[in-house]
Amino acid sequence: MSLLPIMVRLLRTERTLHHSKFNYFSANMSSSPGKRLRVLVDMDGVIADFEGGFLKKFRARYPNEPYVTLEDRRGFWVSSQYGNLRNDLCEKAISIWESKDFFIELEPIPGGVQAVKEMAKMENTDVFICSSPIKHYKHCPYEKYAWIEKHLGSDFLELIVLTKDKTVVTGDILIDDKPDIFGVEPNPSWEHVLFTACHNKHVHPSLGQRRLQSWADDWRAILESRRL
Ligand SMILES: Cc1cn([C@H]2C[C@H](OP(=O)(O)O)[C@@H](CO)O2)c(=O)[nH]c1=O
Ligand SMILES: [Mg+2]
Repeated sequence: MSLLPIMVRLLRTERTLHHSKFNYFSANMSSSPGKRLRVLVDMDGVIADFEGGFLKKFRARYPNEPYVTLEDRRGFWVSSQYGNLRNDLCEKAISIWESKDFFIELEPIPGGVQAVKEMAKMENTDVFICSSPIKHYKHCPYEKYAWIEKHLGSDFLELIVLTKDKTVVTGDILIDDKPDIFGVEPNPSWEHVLFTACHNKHVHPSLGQRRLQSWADDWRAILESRRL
């Protein structure tokens, strides 16, 4: 068994502790009630229902093919699980999110839009939508912008960060449903709070990793804990 993932997690936990200590002292020294917070909110699987949208369109387009229920979803990549079911289903799965209107037609995840709007209105709080586009760029980036405008309003068009590598974006918190987020920056500034989704609910959190079970969960408490 490789020790590398364990060491990376230990380093991240140490970093989180270091940050909270640092923030505690700087908050005390300035006698301010808390520091300004930058929250990065992921899109698919956090505010837009990628998994539900995928399953609905896969079943409509391939009514005679086997599929994976949301209950049985395991692993972040949908195409991997479909490919394991039967080789050619991997390509069929990919054809769904590469199609026009896939991303724009995703339903909002319950409570997500409301929470993000509320967060953005909080004092001393900056919110950005931080999302990765797929490489097939014909529809996805445009539709991600259109989705944000449709559900969050045009003001939020200023607050979108599209990047394949979220480790290069600075922030205090990244709320994201992908369990492992790596990139060129080995020590991202944010704490990754894992948003629970059908594909990650059986995943054991890495050491010290916090979860947001849904938008009904206490996201305000998580934000405030990073402000100290
Ligand atoms: C292929 C694939 C993409 N996605 C999402 C994640 C990224 O969006 P986001 O970063 O907003 O969660 C986007 C491109 O990979 O599509 C999944 O959630 N599951 C998948 O299987
Ligand atoms: Mg996501």
